Amino acid sequence: MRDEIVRLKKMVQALMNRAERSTSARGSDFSLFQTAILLEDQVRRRTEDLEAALRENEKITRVLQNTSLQMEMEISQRRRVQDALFQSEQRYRTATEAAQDIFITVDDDNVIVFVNPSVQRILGYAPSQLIGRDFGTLMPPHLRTAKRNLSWNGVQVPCLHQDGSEVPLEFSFGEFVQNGRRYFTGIARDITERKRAEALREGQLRVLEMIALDAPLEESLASLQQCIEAQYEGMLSAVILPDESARLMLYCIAPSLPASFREALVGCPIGPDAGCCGSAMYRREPVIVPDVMVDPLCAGLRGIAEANGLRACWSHPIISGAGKVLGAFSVYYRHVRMPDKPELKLIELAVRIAGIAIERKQDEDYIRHMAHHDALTGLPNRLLLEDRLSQAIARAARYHALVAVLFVDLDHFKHVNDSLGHHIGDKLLQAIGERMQDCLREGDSIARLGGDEFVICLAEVSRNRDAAAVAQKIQAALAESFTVDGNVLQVGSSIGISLYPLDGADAEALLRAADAAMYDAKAKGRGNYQFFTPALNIAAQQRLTVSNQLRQALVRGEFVLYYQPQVSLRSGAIVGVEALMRWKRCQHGKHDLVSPTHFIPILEEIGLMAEAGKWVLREACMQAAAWQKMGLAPIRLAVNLSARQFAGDDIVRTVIEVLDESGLGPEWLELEITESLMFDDSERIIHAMHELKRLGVSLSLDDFGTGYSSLSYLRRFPVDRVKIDRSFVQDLTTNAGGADIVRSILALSQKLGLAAIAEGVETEAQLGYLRQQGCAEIQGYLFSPPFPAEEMTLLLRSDRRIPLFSHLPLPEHTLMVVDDDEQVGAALKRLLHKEGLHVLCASRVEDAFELLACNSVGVILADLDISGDSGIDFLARTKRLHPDSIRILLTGEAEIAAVVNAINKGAIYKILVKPWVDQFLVENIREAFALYAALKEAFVLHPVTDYGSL
Ligand SMILES: Nc1nc2c(ncn2[C@@H]2O[C@H](COP(=O)(O)O[C@H]3[C@@H](O)[C@H](n4cnc5c(=O)[nH]c(N)nc54)O[C@@H]3COP(=O)(O)O)[C@@H](O)[C@H]2O)c(=O)[nH]1
Repeated sequence: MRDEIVRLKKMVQALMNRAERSTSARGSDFSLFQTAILLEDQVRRRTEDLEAALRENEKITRVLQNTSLQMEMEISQRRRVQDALFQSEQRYRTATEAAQDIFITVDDDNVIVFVNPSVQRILGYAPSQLIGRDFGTLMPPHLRTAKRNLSWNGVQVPCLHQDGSEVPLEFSFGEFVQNGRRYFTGIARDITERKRAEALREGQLRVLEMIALDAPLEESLASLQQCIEAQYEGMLSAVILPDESARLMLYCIAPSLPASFREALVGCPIGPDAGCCGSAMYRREPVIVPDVMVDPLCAGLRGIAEANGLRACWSHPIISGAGKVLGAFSVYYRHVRMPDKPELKLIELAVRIAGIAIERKQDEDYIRHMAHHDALTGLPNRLLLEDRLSQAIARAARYHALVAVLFVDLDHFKHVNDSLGHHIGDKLLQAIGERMQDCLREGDSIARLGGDEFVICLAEVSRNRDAAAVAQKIQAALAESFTVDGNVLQVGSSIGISLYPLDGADAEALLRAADAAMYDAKAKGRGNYQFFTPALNIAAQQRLTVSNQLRQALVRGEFVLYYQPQVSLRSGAIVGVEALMRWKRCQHGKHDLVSPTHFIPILEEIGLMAEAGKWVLREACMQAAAWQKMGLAPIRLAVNLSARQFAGDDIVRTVIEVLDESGLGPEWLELEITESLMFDDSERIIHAMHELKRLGVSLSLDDFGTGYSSLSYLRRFPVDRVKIDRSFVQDLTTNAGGADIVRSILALSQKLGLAAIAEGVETEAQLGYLRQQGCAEIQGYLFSPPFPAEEMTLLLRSDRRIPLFSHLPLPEHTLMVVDDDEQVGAALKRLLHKEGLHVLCASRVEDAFELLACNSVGVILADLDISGDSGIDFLARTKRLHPDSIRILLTGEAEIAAVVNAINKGAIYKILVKPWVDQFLVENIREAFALYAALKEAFVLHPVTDYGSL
């Protein structure tokens, strides 16, 4: 159009130009001009029209352009949408075709309009078989309804497989409207696995709950098997438990297996080739037999398996956390089969749970057993005994019968533990338990209450004589020696007897009464039995009262310390004190002083000894430091330590604290420990002892010689001093045995470089003898009894000393005459005095020993008859007490055999006859002294040490 206008304009212009040219050439051509004007007008109008048209055209073109642009945009958008739709459809199709779940679309008449191919895998139908059919086709009959609103979200429905089986599906639908119609489209997921896993989890929880609630093992295992079997069609299972020796199958828990098969398994061997289950337990690894009919391993059970239609068997051992084979979990199928992976996993789970159940049961059985039995002997404990006793009482009450309770306590059993160690003691207790059990009848019970205490309950006794007869039988059986690890041991026993209904109406009362009777038996010298009497109740009550009082005593500060001096026989001065505990008991408004022998065992029994011991240590160290501060010469402080202080407490820390607190130098503290301590946990004790020594504290071994002291432990334990027990010191001057021990201890301590102190020295004779034997220190009533701190302070201040022996004549010049005829003594005294000898005379044997202990005597002259005593016996005893002495028998007549015997035993050096010839007698006496001097010299040069067995 624009081009047209331009063309018209050009045409008009050309006309105008021609008109102008013609005008100029010919003057004027009006018509032409007019034509031109017209034309111009025309052209103008036309141009205007054209311009208007052009404008219109442009407008239209613009509109058209816009429209086409819009259309292009719309087209490309639609194309994009179509592409997207196509892709989405493609995706949807691919997704639905590849999906594991069922994709399904149903119209609002419940007609299936679409379903993906998964439906075939899940429900057995091809999609074409379902499209167009009612949705209810998939439902089991009871869930079919005419029409349903399928706004389902996570609804689980047991749908029907084409083969009629049920498949649990979970549906979730969405709704949409198309062409005015409502559709439901959604997913149906096969939740068979989930359901199975849920069932397994629930089953597992149920079994674990049963285990936790102590359900019988068989029930827990059966429930486990039921849960496992539910996971796989056709699976059957069994749990097999071995016997104690793990050689035979003892139980078969398999509710779903035929009884005949179960029974056939019981008693089958466990071994390398013993069928599937037996070899799995033996080899401790799973054994898989896909076909029992061909596997040689199952040859033994093939017949019974075939008879019961079992074909495959896989067995897994059940092994405890500690590695013990607890049983086997076996799976059976009625067809040849190998397990798949999930199945193996399932069996592993079953094995684990079965293991928990069995182990728990065994633990429980063990705990139950332990709760009712003594761990060492396996005998019933107090709890079970009380139960049995109560039953026996109930029976006896019905039939008006008697029940007897025998409380058996072994005499001095502690010595066995102390001397030979706990392992021997333990074995001995076991043997004792067995031996006593052999003495009893069926229906009687024996229990160990702990330590060396046993109780026997005789359920059927008609007279108390029957109980006495059993007590005698027990004592006789125990009196026979026991051999434990090569040690021949003898055991005595004290037995207390109580009877129902005479001594108590219930188990507790009867036990209490028998216990009291046992204490009575002990008090009456041990090794006997005693019946309960009401008076004994009082004693038992007293023991209980004392225990309660002692608990109060610590709190109320009723304990006090006494101190007993320890004296040097070299200087005569006090070189130490031993702190000894006393209990200032307040009873009925009065105070009495109780000896530690009465309350220390009770303190130990009630567990207060460690606390009390700590108090003693602190109090004694404070006192010793106070004495030093008063300006008294520092002396050693000996403090007794009980075994409990070593056992439970950190004794080293306590000692450091106490020394620190009191300011006492460690070199002044000596801790006294008893031999028995050394047998308990000795390595730990030796370590503590070394620690104490490192602190600078010294150690002494108390009551030395009373246990089964041996050289080896004296060497192992870092002690500085041995304390000779007062039982040896007591009859030292007259008892050859005690004297032997004292001499051996002194020689031994000298040899080992240990100091020695004798305790319980009460007489001059004991002191003299100890001095003669080279004992360096003594402690005893002879010098001083224990005193409270104030009196001990006075004694220390007084500087009292024991007289020294230096004033006494030497043994080389001392002779003793023992003759009940005092004239004989006097005559000899006169005769020998002239020879420069110091002559002692005694008319009685006891006086002779006393003199011998207090004096050093070289030669002894004894009459054959001394106040009814035999001179030969006297000299024989003297030989053991004073072996260095030269012993001569003075006799008028002698029975030759006795004299020969005495000479042969070395008791007599010579026999001199009465009446004697002075010169002859003097010569013989001189000879005897010469021999004494020669022997003494020889002994000094070549000491003979025979420690014997201490
Ligand atoms: N663990 C602790 N044991 C302690 C403590 N205090 C004392 N004991 C021990 O108790 C036992 C009896 O002690 P006790 O009645 O004090 O007897 C001591 C002395 O009094 C007594 N003794 C001393 N001299 C003589 C004597 O000449 N004759 C005689 N018949 N007895 C005498 O000996 C006991 C000293 O014993 P020991 O300690 O063995 O040296 C006794 O075993 C004490 O050890 C304590 O605090 N803790």
